[in-house]
Amino acid sequence: MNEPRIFRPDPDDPTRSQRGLTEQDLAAMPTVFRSDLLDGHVMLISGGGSGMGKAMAFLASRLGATVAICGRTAEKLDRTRDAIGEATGRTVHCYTTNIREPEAVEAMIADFSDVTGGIDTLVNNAGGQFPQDAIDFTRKGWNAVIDTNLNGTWWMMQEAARRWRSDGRKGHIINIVANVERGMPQAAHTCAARAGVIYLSKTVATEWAPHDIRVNCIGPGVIETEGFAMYPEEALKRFHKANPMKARGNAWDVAEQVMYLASPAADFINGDLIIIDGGQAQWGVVWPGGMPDYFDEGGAA
Ligand SMILES: CCCCCCC/C=C/C(=O)SCCNC(=O)CCNC(=O)[C@H](O)C(C)(C)COP(=O)(O)OP(=O)(O)OC[C@H]1O[C@@H](n2cnc3c(N)ncnc32)[C@H](O)[C@@H]1OP(=O)(O)O
Ligand SMILES: NC(=O)C1=CN([C@@H]2O[C@H](COP(=O)(O)OP(=O)(O)OC[C@H]3O[C@@H](n4cnc5c(N)ncnc54)[C@H](OP(=O)(O)O)[C@@H]3O)[C@@H](O)[C@H]2O)C=CC1
Repeated sequence: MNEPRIFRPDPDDPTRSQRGLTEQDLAAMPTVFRSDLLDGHVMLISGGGSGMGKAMAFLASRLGATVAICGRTAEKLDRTRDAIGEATGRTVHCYTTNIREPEAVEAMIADFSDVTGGIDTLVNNAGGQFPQDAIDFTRKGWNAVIDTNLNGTWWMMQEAARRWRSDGRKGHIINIVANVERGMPQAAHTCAARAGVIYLSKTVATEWAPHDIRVNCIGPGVIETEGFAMYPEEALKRFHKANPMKARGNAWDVAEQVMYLASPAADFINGDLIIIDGGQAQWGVVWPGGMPDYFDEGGAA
């Protein structure tokens, strides 16, 4: 048990071309959980066709859950479904759904609830942003990030909660956000959206408790996934230095936390934010564009 996890990216090789875990990795990664932990459990994962969402879909399926994944790109979803089917023999449901479209979200949640008898855990993982100085954001760019990360997550939360309320069924929401406590230069749009999700979650965790609905957030630090393709090489060379462990996390680190929250072991956790960042919140910062020139004055750079 004291062996370091495999696939922890090598800090001496921060620019390696492979980003994230392969399907072979996800099929074989060791897990601390017993193989029937989520038998009978129904989980909907947005953004499940790549990165962390894909790792969650693999692990939940390996632990016995019935899983649906959604995203905008059918090919990614189908590929993930096929790979999980091959690895586990389980059927993953795919929805080509843009979470920014509330009617599409409503239809997806109704369909998956009808097909399975009801969702137990909704994981709002879909999202993203692009690095840019806030002063240069276009209106369209700002709206794209807010609409995806804040509005899209909210449509999913509200629709799931409405369905649970009308079915008289308990439910659990896990929102994947980011580590935004100190802000993140070049990511003001996503920081605004993620802070919105965190405080939405804390608020409805109270409002919805009488319906037996719990709401929690996970704030990942730097987690190596396909999503890193968005960032320039120069930024990637620095990412692993943004925490005292000088390491990038991997998608399995987040997937296992999601499974823990979905399990009965976490039944009394509500309204919380769990940070998985190797200590970045204590010491370190992601600054994709590098330290601005004005830090040179006084030798701080
Ligand atoms: C930012 C630093 C944070 C560092 C954190 C480090 C660790 C975190 C890593 C991750 O989060 S990795 C996961 C990343 N994955 C993604 O981001 C993938 C999903 N992302 C997206 O789908 C998009 O980026 C989006 C922002 C959600 C937008 O989706 P949409 O499909 O609507 O956008 P577009 O049509 O492509 O663009 C709309 C609009 O946005 C502006 N814009 C887009 N990209 C850039 C860019 N690279 N630079 C500047 N502006 C950009 C632009 O105004 C676009 O309009 P048009 O110009 O295309 O008309
Ligand atoms: N990797 C990291 O270090 C960190 C990541 N995060 C966040 O964690 C989440 C997962 O990221 P990661 O796995 O790294 O990156 P990925 O880019 O691999 O995953 C993002 C997923 O979201 C889906 N998605 C994006 N927009 C929409 C939309 N409008 N509707 C439906 N699906 C959508 C994408 O699929 P498609 O494009 O096909 O729709 C994709 O599968 C994201 O929210 C990310 O911002 C937070 C902190 C750090």
